[in-house]
Order: sequence, then structure tokens, then C-alpha cells
Amino acid sequence: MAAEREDPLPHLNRSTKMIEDKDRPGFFKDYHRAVRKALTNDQFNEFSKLKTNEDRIRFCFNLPAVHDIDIKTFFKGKSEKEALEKKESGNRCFGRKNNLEALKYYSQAVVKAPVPSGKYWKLIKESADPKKMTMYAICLANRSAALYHLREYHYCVRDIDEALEHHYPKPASTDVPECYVEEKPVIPELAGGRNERFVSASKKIDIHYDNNMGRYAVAAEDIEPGDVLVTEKPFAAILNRQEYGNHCQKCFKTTKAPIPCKKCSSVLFCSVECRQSSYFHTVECPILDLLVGSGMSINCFLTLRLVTQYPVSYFLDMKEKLTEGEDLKETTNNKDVYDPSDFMRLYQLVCHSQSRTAEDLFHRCIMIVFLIKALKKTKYFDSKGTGSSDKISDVEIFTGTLLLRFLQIVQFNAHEVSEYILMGPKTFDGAKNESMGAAIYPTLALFNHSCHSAQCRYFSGNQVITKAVRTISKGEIVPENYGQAFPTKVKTQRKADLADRYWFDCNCEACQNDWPMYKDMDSSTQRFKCHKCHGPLPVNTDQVLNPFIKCEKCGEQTNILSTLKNLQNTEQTFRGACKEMEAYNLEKAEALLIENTKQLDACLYPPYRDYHLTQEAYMRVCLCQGNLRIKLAKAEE
Ligand SMILES: C[S@@+](CC[C@H](N)C(=O)[O-])C[C@H]1O[C@@H](n2cnc3c(N)ncnc32)[C@H](O)[C@@H]1O
Repeated sequence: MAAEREDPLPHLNRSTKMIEDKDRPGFFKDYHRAVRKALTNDQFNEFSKLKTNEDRIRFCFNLPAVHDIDIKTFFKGKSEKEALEKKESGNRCFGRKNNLEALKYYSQAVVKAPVPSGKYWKLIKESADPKKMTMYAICLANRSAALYHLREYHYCVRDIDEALEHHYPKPASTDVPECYVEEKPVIPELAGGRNERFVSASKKIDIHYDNNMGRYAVAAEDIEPGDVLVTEKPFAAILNRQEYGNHCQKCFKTTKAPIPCKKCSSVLFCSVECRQSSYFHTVECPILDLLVGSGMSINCFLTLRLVTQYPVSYFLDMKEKLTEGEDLKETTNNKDVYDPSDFMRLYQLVCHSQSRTAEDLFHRCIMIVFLIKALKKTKYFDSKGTGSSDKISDVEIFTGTLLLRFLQIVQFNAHEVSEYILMGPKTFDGAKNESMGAAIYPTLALFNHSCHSAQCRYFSGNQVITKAVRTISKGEIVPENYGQAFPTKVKTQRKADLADRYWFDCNCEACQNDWPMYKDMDSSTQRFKCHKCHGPLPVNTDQVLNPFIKCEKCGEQTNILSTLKNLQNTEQTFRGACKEMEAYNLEKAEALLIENTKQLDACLYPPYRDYHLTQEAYMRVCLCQGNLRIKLAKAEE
């Protein structure tokens, strides 16, 4: 018996993290290993020499081992029986006037009830016989009654409409009180107005380019703390699997009375409109549980969504324009409007294709082969596919080529979408920011990273909003933070994580000057600002005898007594802000924290504790202005 070849995959950690979900492993891992193991050295060398994504996909699809997998549609369907059981549980709660519990069961019944469609549906509509009311309509009608008693009139009316639409007999009079308008996070105005070119950004932002850093944002005017810098809808967004039952698949809003997919019982929508405009789900529906079972990462889901949200004809119409190279300079050379819904903007996000190893590309290609095989089981390719699982048409190859590029783009440009969880109404105690999905924002993706945060992000549904958390002077870089902040992580670890995930060596001011972490900040040594040139004046405030400090840069003396007095005021302002936060007066807290940051920015250079406490508090206040969920203690539920 020939000795088994050595496992060729021990060094795949980084790539694996991006492609496979480390918390929920699935069958893809074994599939990839098996295909890789079956590859001879000569075949791998041949793959390494391929120059285009198209050739790579074609090569991988022709490997016999990739077809040693049986791809079947696999999703959670409807069940009249389960719907009936849930509805009856709901009825019992409703009878006991426990409307909240009834709502929960009725919602489960609505999701499980088959939604009539096609020929059967037409027959019911024509016969208009109340005895043939569908289970779906009955469950909706029952839920509307619970919603009515919960004074959720907006949802109540909506359920009645949907029940009527699905053959519930019209009542003699719809005795429904005035509509209740749901409170939604407000999208604030951009600071200084909308940028004429980068339409999702404020006028205070410009985008520059250089060979080392690619594109990055710069302050076109002075930016103040609290300025709204970006408000942007995603080009594509994907919910975490665990959130399918809590949020709308399309817009990520939470809903008390979800509208289900007409075919499966896995996903929910907040409204009939969101369901109708989710073309992607009509494609993904039959393979959703298959994809989940594969253990692919959220990045791979997002990659697939970039394709499934449009019919294949949308991409074919642009085929001529889609060259494989990367042209980052184009964004600054070309002065056309940067519209984040323009596919070409998405297509030109950074993917570092030239720096990839053959192993990385091979791993990605096998994921794409799997995705194409899964898409072949849906209506996506229709007559443009081969209809056979081990043959591939030109349109399928083209789609695979796009997917391979998207998988690389997603690695560097996706943002986590989050919601802020309060552990009780109007209290910050124990509050935490939790991930609910991922999205691509083509304008925000142009911002480079600094470990010293300059803006905070929060979300309304899946729309992102960013606000400045410190003063940024005209001409300075306006950075984003890629999840590596200096107050909470040591430099070596931050740099290693950024290099691993985003492929650059961070040289921000916090890294260059090795700023201490929050726990190590020494409050006695401060860097004051020279009143003339603003250069730093390092002072040990415990030992200062003479308040006149000479600037090493310009030679001017600065009297730091007035600064020390201002700093005392900022302590008071901060305490005031904390009191407003305790009382959950968000507007007042925000105003005080902005005021405090401005004062501190005028006096001292970071890093120091008060500054970061102020920024931290301000970020928490901002998070409350976006997606917010209140978790009640079990006894209160
Ligand atoms: C989300 S993109 C940012 C925009 C990107 N510069 C571009 O031109 O599209 C992330 C990529 O930008 C680059 N980048 C981000 N922050 C950087 C920094 N501080 N220094 C150098 N390069 C950075 C890295 O190449 C990283 O993979």
C-alpha cells in the first residue's frame, strides 16, 4: 500500500479564519481538505501559475475530487400541523389574557403556516368560501387580536391587511384605532451638508490616494467632535444565522410581528414590502440550511449575497467593463460622483489579489466551486446553466469569477453590523454592543485604520452612521478603527492582528509612539499644548514648580495655570455627563461629552485617561441612538 501523502494543510490558519466559521464547523472543511489532498504537486504548481480568476475557477471545477460531494437543496419548510399546535398554544394564552405569550406563539404559527401560492391559491381566491380560509390567514388574524390588546396598532393593522390578502373574510367594520407609529432610529444630517462627490459622506471629508496607503479619508475642513461624517446604506448585508428569528432579513430591523418567507420557515421580514424586495431570498431559500451546514463564514455568506441580490443578467450586462485588475487611483483621478449603489464602486474596492499565495487562492476557489454547485440547485442560472452538477457553463464560470473577486473584497472591506443591548429599560448598566451581521459600505470602506479612534459607528437597521469622537484639523487623516484600539490592546498584538487580517503594517501615532494601554496610563505626566505653535509640552503635574513651560519647538513660554483650571472644569463637565447618562438623558449627555472633548482637545495631547473615558462614554451614548434592544431579566419577561 502506498504511504499516504503528508497532510498539505497545516499552515492554513489565516485563510481558514476568513472562509470557515470557527464557532460552527461544517462539512466544507472536510470537503476542502479532501480536494486539496487529492491534488498532486504538479497539479498544484500548475494552479499556482494561473494568472486570472477565470482560469482558476475553470481549473478547480475540472478537478474530479470537487465532484465527490452530493449537493442537495435543504431548507426548513412549512408545516400546517406545527402551525396548528402553535396557534392553539397561542389561543390558550390569549384566553388567559397573556397577550405577550400569545403573540410569541402566534408568530411561530404564522412562520410555520403554509402560504398558499400558485394554482391552489387561485382556486381559494375564486371560491371565496370562509371555510377554506387558510391556516396562514387565521394565524395572522389571531395575532392581530393579540397585537390589538398590546396596543401595537401599527402591526395589528398590517396583519389584518395581510390576512385579508390571504383570504380572511372582510369583517363588517374594521374598528381599529389610529395608527401607532413605531419609533425608529433617526438618520442625522451630515456635518456641513452632503459631499457633492462622495454622496454618503459629509462635505468635511475628502478622499486621497498614495501608493503606500491606497485611498484614505482626509479632513477637507476642521472636524469637530459630534460631527456626522458618514451615513450610508449597505451595498449588500447579511444577518448572522442566530439573528434570523429576531430581525428582518432585508433591513435588519427588529419586529414584534414578523412576516415569514412564503416557502421556508427559517427567515423573517419586518414587512410585506421587505419580503417582496428580497430577490436574494427567492434564490437562497432552497439552499439556506445547506449553506449553514457547510460551516462557511459570514464573509462567504456576504460574498454570495453580493451575487444573489441581482439576477445574473444584471452582471452579464456589465461583463465588458469588468476587467480583473485593481485600479485604486481611479477613485481620486476620476471626478465622477461616487455613488455607493454603483456596482463599479463595489467592484473596485481593494482585494490585494497580487499579494495572495496560491494556497489562499486555492482555498477560496474551492469555496467558490461549492457556492456555484449550490447555486446550480436554485433558479439562479435558469437556462444559462448546464443543468448538470459536474459541468459548468460560461455564465456559471463568469459568476464564479465574480464570486472569487468578491470573496477577496469582503475580507478587507466588510463591516460588522451591530445593535446595542440594554439589560433593562433606560440603563447603561451591563449594556453591550453585539454583532448582528455584516455589510459592505462602499464609501466607509475607503477609510484607512488608526488604533486611535476618530469616529464611532452605529447602525439604524443595516444603515451605518459615523460621528467624529475627537477634533480633526483640516488636512489630517480621518481614520476608522478596524477593531484594534490602543487603550485595550498592546501594540505588538494590534499590529500582528492588523497584518494578519488586513495585510498592512500599522504606523498610526499610537503605534509609532507606543502609547500605553488605558490601564498603564500615567495621569501625572501630561502633554500640554503650546499656546503658539500647538507643539507638545510634556509636564509632570505632580512636580511642576514654575507654571511657565518653554516649548522645545518654537521657544515660546506657555502659562499652564489657565489650562489646569480648564481641566478642573472638564472634570465637572464629565461628572455632569455621567449623571445625565444615569438618568438616560441622552441629548444632554451628548452635548456635555462633546463640549468636554472639545475642551480637552484644546488643552492636551492624548493619551490620558480622562480623554479616553470621555470618548468611551460618548461612543456609548451614540450607540443608544441606533439599533437598540432591551433584554429584560427572565422574571420580567
Ligand atoms: C477598507 S480598505 C481601506 C481603503 C483602502 N486603502 C483602499 O484604497 O481601498 C483596507 C485596506 O486599506 C489599507 N490600509 C488601511 N489602513 C491602513 C493604514 N493605516 N496604513 C496603511 N494601509 C492601510 C490596507 O491595504 C487594507 O487592507
